[in-house]
Amino acid sequence: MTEPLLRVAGVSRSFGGVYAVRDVHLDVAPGELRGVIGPNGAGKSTLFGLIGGQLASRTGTITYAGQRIDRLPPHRRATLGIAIVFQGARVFGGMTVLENVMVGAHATTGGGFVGAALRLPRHHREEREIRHRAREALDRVGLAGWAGRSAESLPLGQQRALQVARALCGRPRLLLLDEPAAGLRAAERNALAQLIEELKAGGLTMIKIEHDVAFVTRLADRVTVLDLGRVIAEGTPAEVRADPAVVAAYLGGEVPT
Ligand SMILES: Nc1ncnc2c1ncn2[C@@H]1O[C@H](COP(=O)(O)OP(=O)(O)OP(=O)(O)O)[C@@H](O)[C@H]1O
Repeated sequence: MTEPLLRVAGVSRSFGGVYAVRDVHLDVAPGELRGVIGPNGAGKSTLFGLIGGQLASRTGTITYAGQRIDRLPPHRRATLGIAIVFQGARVFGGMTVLENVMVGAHATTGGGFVGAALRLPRHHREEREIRHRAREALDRVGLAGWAGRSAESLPLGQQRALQVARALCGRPRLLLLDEPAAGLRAAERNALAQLIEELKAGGLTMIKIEHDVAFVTRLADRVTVLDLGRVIAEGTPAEVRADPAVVAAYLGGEVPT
């Protein structure tokens, strides 16, 4: 078997004595699109926070590209190539589409505010590079023609694509998507699904949280099911849908399709 790009091994996290994520194991292969599903409060977003570094794990290890990352701060993990599109993330108002994406790249390059304030040559070079990457990312998500528009004026589906572009600006190897299709209309969901398929075809490894089981199982190679912080099932979309534990977790009834 190929080395996983990401290995989560025995990771737990509790809040106020209650486990949000409990002894979770997860191996994601390079180029894989992994779906993560589970009822409300199952621990899905907490798991993303542990992988991205926004939350510290108290037990277990997280290895990415052969390197332990579970003690690294979020920006170091971002520099290594892990990007997250957070649940319900909003575009920055009062900025263009291009500027919104450039903000994403600033997170993964050096320089920063001091360089900007002193107008160092390095800063100018970096700014050019960031602009280049931002345009490239917009092109990848089909928003190249919208670069100069106000980000707020975009329809919700395109705002989501913009958030994906912001994440892509750092040229990640692993992209975490937390319910990217939430609140979108059918046509917008289809456009987003197509974008995700294109990213996958380009070799990007992704983990995607979804409430909508049909949406995630349509795209995912494998699906991990969480319930009350634990992994209760993992397999191909067809396998998890037929799994009695999964059916039971979804209100003891049919797995929503
Ligand atoms: N910062 C926090 N402080 C306290 N409790 C938290 C915190 N974050 C999450 N929790 C709790 O941890 C559990 C898991 O939450 P989490 O948001 O990870 O679930 P989820 O599967 O992403 O849910 P949803 O589908 O509703 O987004 C819940 O019981 C939640 O109340």
